[in-house]
Amino acid sequence: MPAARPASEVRTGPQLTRSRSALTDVPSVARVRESRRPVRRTPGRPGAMRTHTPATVRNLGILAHVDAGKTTVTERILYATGVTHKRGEVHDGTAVTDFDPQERDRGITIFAAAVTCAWDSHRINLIDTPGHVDFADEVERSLRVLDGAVAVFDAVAGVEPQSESVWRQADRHGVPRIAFVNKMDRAGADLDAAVDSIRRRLHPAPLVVQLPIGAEGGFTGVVDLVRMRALTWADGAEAAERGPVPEELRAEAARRRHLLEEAVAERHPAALEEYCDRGTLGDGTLTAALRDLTRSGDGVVVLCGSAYRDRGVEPLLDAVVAYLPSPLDVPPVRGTHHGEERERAADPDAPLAALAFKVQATATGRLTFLRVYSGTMEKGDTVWDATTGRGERIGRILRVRADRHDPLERAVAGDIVAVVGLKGTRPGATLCAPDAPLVLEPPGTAEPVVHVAVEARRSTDTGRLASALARLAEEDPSLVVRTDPETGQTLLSGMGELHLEVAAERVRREHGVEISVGRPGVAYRETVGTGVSGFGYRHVKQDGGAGQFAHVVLDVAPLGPEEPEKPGGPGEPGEGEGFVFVSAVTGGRVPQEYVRAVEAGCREALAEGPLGGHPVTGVRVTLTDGQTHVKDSSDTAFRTAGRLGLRDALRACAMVLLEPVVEVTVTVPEDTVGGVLGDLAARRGRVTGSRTRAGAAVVTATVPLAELFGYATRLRGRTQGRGTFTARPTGYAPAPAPTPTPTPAPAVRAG
Ligand SMILES: Nc1nc2c(ncn2[C@@H]2O[C@H](COP(=O)(O)OP(=O)(O)OP(=O)(O)O)[C@@H](O)[C@H]2O)c(=O)[nH]1
Repeated sequence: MPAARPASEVRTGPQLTRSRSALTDVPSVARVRESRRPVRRTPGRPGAMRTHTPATVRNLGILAHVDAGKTTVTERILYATGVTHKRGEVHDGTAVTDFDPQERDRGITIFAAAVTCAWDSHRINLIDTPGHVDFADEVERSLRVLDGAVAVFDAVAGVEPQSESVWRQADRHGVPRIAFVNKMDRAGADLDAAVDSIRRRLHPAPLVVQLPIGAEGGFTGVVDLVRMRALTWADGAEAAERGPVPEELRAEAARRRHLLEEAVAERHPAALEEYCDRGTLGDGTLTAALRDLTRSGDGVVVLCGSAYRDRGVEPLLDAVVAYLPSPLDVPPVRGTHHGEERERAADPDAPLAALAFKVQATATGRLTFLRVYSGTMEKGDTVWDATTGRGERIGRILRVRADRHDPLERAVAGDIVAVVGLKGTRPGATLCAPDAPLVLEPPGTAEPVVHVAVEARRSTDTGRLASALARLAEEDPSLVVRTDPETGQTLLSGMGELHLEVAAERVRREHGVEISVGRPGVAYRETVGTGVSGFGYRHVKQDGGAGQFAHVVLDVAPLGPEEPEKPGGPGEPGEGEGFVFVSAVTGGRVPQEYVRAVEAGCREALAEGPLGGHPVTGVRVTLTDGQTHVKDSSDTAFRTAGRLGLRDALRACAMVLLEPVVEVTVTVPEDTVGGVLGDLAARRGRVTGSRTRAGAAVVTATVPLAELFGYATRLRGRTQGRGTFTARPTGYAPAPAPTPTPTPAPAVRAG
């Protein structure tokens, strides 16, 4: 579960900045339609795909709430593009992108899978991301390397909490999106209601380009409002049947086309001009305007279909090619070298710059997934890992195509490939040309919020357990392994209960180590309730050699909710954790370099609060006075005074323990809602809303994360397996007294 982000970071769609218009390099919808057929069901052969320039590449992510149908959409895309020859299903464990045994057992996506396919002479590098909130970090890393995304929604549920979270994540990364309202075959499916929820909760300008033909079980196709023709799919048909708009839908289709033209003209100057001149928009203008609005984030094209019944996937692929940007349409990537900013455009002839976004141990070896931003990388090249400061050799370059990999001689700017042979490159690292180094901004990593103690069941396995955990943490930066200083236990921390369960299971299955896992505990924090003023601390050391002298006077206060925090330098404790440091010292009583040393010392003190050694957040420290010694004062002395001074000042403050809190959305049959509400109350949950949807009760509540352990099992029991819930982090809130013990319980559950 990622730490809550400041509201100021959340940007809405219209403010996307990455896109820039490229009216010339994307084929018209007409051309797309005429030429797309040859790739359908074409048997994939190594090297069969033609050489692509960056303009014909789409780096695409599939994003959604858990169970909206991302994996099924991905499977149908792979089938439609001829990568697979059989429709994989999530429920029978045959989905290609859910290749991990645990994904197949659990029926969910855990690891972002990258696969490549071709559509209408374009290469689509596709990433199916996990929908469960525990794997939001995996989504974050994927979003960092994507140029566009398809957001999948359930036509019955509309926008769900996790769809909102991933939408905001995509906003932060400036990733243009199109929306696919899936499951149109389900009872209660309602495109208009789903679009309305997109408008209310995600984006003010959903641009609906299709009209469904038939509803629920009778959903058989769509009217394409751009070309004004019908696409229908007969049961088991390999491809869409095209034809004129059915008579009974003509008036409605014309009305909706008119609404679409109006909405587009309102937002696109060239379209507005044509609309004013002619009172209507030509298909070409409409397509070009939809592409511009998608790329600028000013509109979201909405399509619909039923992935499960293989209806609506080809127009979705057409829309990906027509509207989403190529690597050339996004701004150059930025990096730094020795503090100096550098930019790299998607030019195959520029120096190499690539970002590793995923590391995966496979039977083929350690695969490192790379997004190549600029330059060309050849098999056998030696490249520079600017993050570790080491050279790495590119052993093999692979194009990942479903469950097999095609060898490549080279990868060029704009591409996503996997590489074998990199020894120390971790997710987030930059690989670049040795003579043109730069470090690209790595994807953000959230703070782990849940931990468990793990222990090898056989003492002879202790070493193997340590190396297995180290391997897992290397692949997944949101897993952290450390030793509890008090108990000596090995603690594994992650984003949630499911995240840790999956990690423990991988230790057992992939590394063959039997382990015991303790009860989960949450990561607490501490904050200042009531502060102190004029707290003095004198650091004096005189032991023979040069002495140390520093005197500081500190005011410590809670940080107001509106105060902008001042993030620390990389790797410093307290970074981004709600800490403001101000110097109010006058008359040069403490020179500027010592003030900086005091601030650095204070940051160190934030690592362990007085209540239980938890990180301290939400603190404002003011250095009000101080004293130096002509000979014995130094940076070191003032840093120590800052650290020990704030440590003692915090002990004098009234501190508050904080615990992570999540918002849960529980969907249950209406006859079980009473018991579910009672159970939420017993878990210190605060109900914030309840409604009914298609015969089910949907309850939202904020609940302390510590109370949610085991909730999935309890909910299943209470609702005879019919209840589901999702959770999303909302930040930290005061934990009740008495203070919970932060140290996890000893290992009790056998593995
Ligand atoms: N009726 C219907 N069911 C669908 C459709 N698409 C997917 N499903 C079913 O919905 C369930 C969830 O689908 P997935 O593709 O696993 O959804 P997901 O979003 O990838 O879920 P996670 O991987 O767990 O995040 C599966 O049982 C699918 O068979 C659809 O168009 N219609």
